[in-house]
Amino acid sequence: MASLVRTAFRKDLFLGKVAIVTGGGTGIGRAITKELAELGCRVVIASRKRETLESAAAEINHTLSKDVGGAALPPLRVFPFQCNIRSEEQVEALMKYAVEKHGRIDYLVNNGGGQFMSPVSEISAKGWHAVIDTNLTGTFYCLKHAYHAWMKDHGGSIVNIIVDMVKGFPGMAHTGAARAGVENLTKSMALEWSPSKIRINCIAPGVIYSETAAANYPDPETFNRSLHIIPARRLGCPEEVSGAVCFLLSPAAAYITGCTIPVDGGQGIYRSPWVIQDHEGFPVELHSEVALPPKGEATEPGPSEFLFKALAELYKSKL
Ligand SMILES: CCC/C=C/C(=O)SCCNC(=O)CCNC(=O)[C@H](O)C(C)(C)COP(=O)([O-])OP(=O)([O-])OC[C@H]1O[C@@H](n2cnc3c(N)ncnc32)[C@H](O)[C@@H]1OP(=O)([O-])[O-]
Ligand SMILES: NC(=O)C1=CN([C@@H]2O[C@H](COP(=O)(O)OP(=O)(O)OC[C@H]3O[C@@H](n4cnc5c(N)ncnc54)[C@H](OP(=O)(O)O)[C@@H]3O)[C@@H](O)[C@H]2O)C=CC1
Repeated sequence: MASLVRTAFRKDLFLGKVAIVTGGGTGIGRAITKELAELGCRVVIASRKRETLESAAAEINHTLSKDVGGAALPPLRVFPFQCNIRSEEQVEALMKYAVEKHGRIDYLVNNGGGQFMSPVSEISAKGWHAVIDTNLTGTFYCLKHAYHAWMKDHGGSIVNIIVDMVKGFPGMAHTGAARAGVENLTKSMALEWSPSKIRINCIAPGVIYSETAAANYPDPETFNRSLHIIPARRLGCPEEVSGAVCFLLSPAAAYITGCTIPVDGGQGIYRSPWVIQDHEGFPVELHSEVALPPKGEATEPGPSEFLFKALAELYKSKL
């Protein structure tokens, strides 16, 4: 059977290499795992749910190409390993497994993570710690132990999956804070680990639909509600993140380290999803004696073509 995995890359790009993908059994991580394995890589997928990992590994192994350019490929290229990245002990065991069973760790993709929606004022201490421990501390454990287990002496390439938190991340502030921490950690690691020939970068996905990602939110329309803030006017798919990850891991990105690539259909340079209701405005304080500019209504603007049409008509009427 021909492979069902689509890729823009040369089929033997990662032949002989070994990758670890956390959260590699679902959504974005699963697409990354599939593409890496299709390109010849052996991939250890690691997360909490053993059954999910095992069935993902079996399904992916079944769909991969069996040979490249006539040369047979190992039929099994995806391997499950149960690991909660919040546990340093379990992360250390993951890295040890990868080196002992697969001989090396060329690539690490810190993809496993997540959060829940809540205004910051309502986040409990336990919920805050769960999100920080998963996304920031869990990533730190993976980085540190991949370094000691293999990359310190042999080099490697790392991609951290974060979120588009450049304008803050209201509604999921805990994850915004954790991922901003990961982005900064990435820059520090890029500098500290450059002598070990380690490159490390981030990918910031926009709104990427998968059934498993959507299942984390009680409202099934959560993802579609973001369409108005995405210039591409469609949601992204996990495979579109995977292509960017493969590029960053590959020799084509040999001179790229410490950077973040958004994969977001332009969302990051466009509008914030956060709507601020009209309100009485900030207190004036120091300048209370100064007359404030007249206050209009804070309406949401319509599409810019209407604005330009209205401006053109106004201009014409004044000629
Ligand atoms: C929308 C487009 C953008 C998409 C972005 C994506 O990332 S999509 C991909 C999205 N994919 C994912 O997000 C996948 C991974 N996500 C997760 O595993 C969870 O979101 C986690 C990170 C909170 C860990 O959870 P866990 O169960 O392992 O942790 P735990 O049992 O230790 O408890 C933690 C504490 O957190 C609190 N709390 C938890 N939920 C809620 C809530 N809904 N409400 C309020 N609070 C909540 C609560 O305090 C709870 O303690 P309690 O009160 O129960 O004693
Ligand atoms: N989908 C989107 O729009 C966006 C997603 N992202 C990020 O991309 C990454 C992948 O998300 P996505 O594929 O969309 O959603 P999923 O919910 O499908 O993936 C989350 C993955 O993380 C794993 N995971 C969660 N907690 C842990 C943990 N403590 N230890 C190990 N693994 C863990 C889960 O596996 P298990 O349950 O087995 O542990 C699961 O495989 C996440 O970090 C997410 O926040 C960022 C921006 C946007």
